[in-house]
Amino acid sequence: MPTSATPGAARVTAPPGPRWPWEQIRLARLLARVPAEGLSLLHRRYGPVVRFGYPPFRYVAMLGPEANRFILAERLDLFRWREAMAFLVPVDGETAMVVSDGDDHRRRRQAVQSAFTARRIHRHLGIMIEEFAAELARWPSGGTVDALEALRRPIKRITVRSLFGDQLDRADELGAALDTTIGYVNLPVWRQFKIDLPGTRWHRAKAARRRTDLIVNAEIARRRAGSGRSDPPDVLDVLLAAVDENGAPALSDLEVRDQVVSLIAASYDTIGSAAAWALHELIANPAVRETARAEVTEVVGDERLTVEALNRMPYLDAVVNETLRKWPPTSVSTRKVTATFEFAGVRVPAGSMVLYSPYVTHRMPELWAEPDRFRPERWLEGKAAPYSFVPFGGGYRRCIGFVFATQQLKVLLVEALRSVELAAEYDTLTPFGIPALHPGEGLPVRVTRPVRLPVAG
Ligand code: HEM
Repeated sequence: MPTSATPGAARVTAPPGPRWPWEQIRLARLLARVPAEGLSLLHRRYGPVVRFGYPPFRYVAMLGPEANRFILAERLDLFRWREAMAFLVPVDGETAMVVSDGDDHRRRRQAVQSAFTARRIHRHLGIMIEEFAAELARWPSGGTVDALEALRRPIKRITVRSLFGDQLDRADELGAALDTTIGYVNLPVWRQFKIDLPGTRWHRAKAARRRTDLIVNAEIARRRAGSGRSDPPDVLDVLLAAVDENGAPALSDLEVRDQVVSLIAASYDTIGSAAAWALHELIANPAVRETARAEVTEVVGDERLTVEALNRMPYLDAVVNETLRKWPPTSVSTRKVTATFEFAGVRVPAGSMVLYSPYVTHRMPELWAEPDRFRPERWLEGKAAPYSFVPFGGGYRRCIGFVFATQQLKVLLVEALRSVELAAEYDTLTPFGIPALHPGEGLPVRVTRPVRLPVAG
């Protein structure tokens, strides 16, 4: 008996969607280039539930705030992550939280959550300031940089140092190994051939994951032996110290390793993409840029940034929110359906692969006035309607790294606004990519005027 989300619905149908092969081919092309735009098109044409594709790439998209609420909060019992996120296993490992369900997921999430409280994240502020300020100081005055590419370096180092300890040589080594594996899972699924021969991407990805494991395992052994603890404690310290209700270690060493690696992997591309979109919008909207700069000048001026100062910048918060609204890096995510259900008068069969989309929701004109306009002021005028702003998902499985991510974005913007002036070296940007939506050709910018040098340590 299917469970129903629309009691008393008059007629239950199969999900609508493009029927003819040529429609599917045109759609597949668009989805391959700009998946989020493809889904927006489907939403406009077919409504909140749409079926598209051919097996094994057949999906049901559930779009809009009601669908988000259903998937993220109301009916967690109908969906599994493991099968939907299996493509992440080569990077994240078999026991990573993001590929777990049920009791295993609950136990792993509980252990990791204690490392990601706002209080603990605030203690990594010094690392964030140091890395971003150093990177911006490196940008040549009068020269051109690809900001998307350039910002990957400090973000990677901040993430590895905060999560894994302040060992810079290891941070770079770990970062390089992870890049190779992440590069593999970022390929479109239909290009992820698992041919294990020397020279293939899969072979290189597996070798890189083994290198990552060696580095992390060695560090776990060192910490277990009582040396190498960080001050403040990094995420690895917290995970190793986590205990269950009987006082036994909450996670095995293998689970600790998979959580650390998967958390690092979850950070890179998402924060990097959001950072690039934020800089793009500041370049494209001089009035926004100057309002943000005025707030930074008033609250911190030339002083070293503090958490207290960050908390007194509502306009900067609005810029970050507006960036994540217009350009949610996780533009789309998936679930596997465990039991047939009905939603909005449509029957979705067990076994389907369902998609929900922050991007489509964030661009709905009925939820957001002038959705394509970048207007941080909307965040100062009122709150978003429930489940209409979901850049970090929602409900019990909301992104665990959202404070870590937003704090990094704010630190970057403060340091950028007070140390450099940027101009676009591009005409238009094409949003591209899954898992992280980023400017497809990078973000080439001219560094036109150093406002002043960043504040030292
Ligand atoms: C701007 C940056 C980020 C964005 C936009 C983002 C977005 C998301 C979204 C949308 C989800 C839910 C996916 C779903 O419902 O299918 C998620 C989950 C998750 N994110 Fe993030 N994320 C970001 C940064 C981070 C960072 C920095 C970390 C870790 C350090 C992280 C770790 C995770 C984990 C572990 C989950 C799975 C949670 C669970 O399974 O319970 N994310 N993220």
